Amino acid sequence: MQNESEHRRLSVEFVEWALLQAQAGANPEVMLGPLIEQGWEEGAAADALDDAMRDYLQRHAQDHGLPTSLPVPSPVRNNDTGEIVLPDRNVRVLCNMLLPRVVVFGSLLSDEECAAFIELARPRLRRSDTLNLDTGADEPNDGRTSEGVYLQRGQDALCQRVEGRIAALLDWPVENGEGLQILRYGPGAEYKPHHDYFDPARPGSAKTLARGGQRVASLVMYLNTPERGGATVFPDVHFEVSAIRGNAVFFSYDRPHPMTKTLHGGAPVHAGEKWILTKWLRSGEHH
Ligand SMILES: O=C(O)CCC(=O)C(=O)O
Ligand SMILES: [Fe+2]
Repeated sequence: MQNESEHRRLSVEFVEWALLQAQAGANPEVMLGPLIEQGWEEGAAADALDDAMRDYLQRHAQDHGLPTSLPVPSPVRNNDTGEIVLPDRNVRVLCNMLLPRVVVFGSLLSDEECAAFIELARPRLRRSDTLNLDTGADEPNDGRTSEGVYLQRGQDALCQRVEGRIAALLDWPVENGEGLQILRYGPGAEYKPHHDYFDPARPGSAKTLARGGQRVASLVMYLNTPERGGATVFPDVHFEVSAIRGNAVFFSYDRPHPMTKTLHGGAPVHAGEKWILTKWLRSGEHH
């Protein structure tokens, strides 16, 4: 016999209340508790809550002329495994947040892989550019004082291995990934808060959007542990992730809009240097 609760619907008031809880960073148990008390089966309640919140946000977006939601990689569910077993590595889940959608991974890269990426980049570093969304040109930006190098997707065995691992971790096709980027921040360098998606309303976005669609997620992997500073910060929610060698922060944005609360930056390095490897994921095949 089917569980009767699978056919029940959540009231609009309950969904609005649940959204407020999610925005305040509440643990999903806070939302599920009252439903379970009313006799809902836990899995059915979690699914109903997910669906209702997604519907509510989609309707809210349409009513307010916001961009519609795109599918995004979704590496873990709430309160799921603390260790994801991939074909070539076990990766830890250290932290998992719904809004903004952020997951912190432990031990995604080995120390040897981190060192190899740094050695690959060191002789080829150039002052980082940023895409100017008004003109479509890549140019230096005062808010981004790092140096970096872009790698081609699949350019060598190391890139292929790590790209395959990321695709397995995120369940997102390798072809939808941009080439990896390595960045080095020296003492005092930073990347001021920004969004990684391309604002579709700006003229400079069209060219890059035509090559793989919108960016829908970012994975920032730490190649070393700075002596002090260099955290990845999410100012909308006063949250920061420490840069620790081998760990990574994932965040997704299902529409190119600040409502995703994915404003983020690389805070200034106070002592030592900071090296990261970034993978941006597109909605379509990137070429
Ligand atoms: O340096 C960081 O922690 C963030 C880097 C970043 O935002 C990016 O590469 O887009
Ligand atoms: Fe970024």
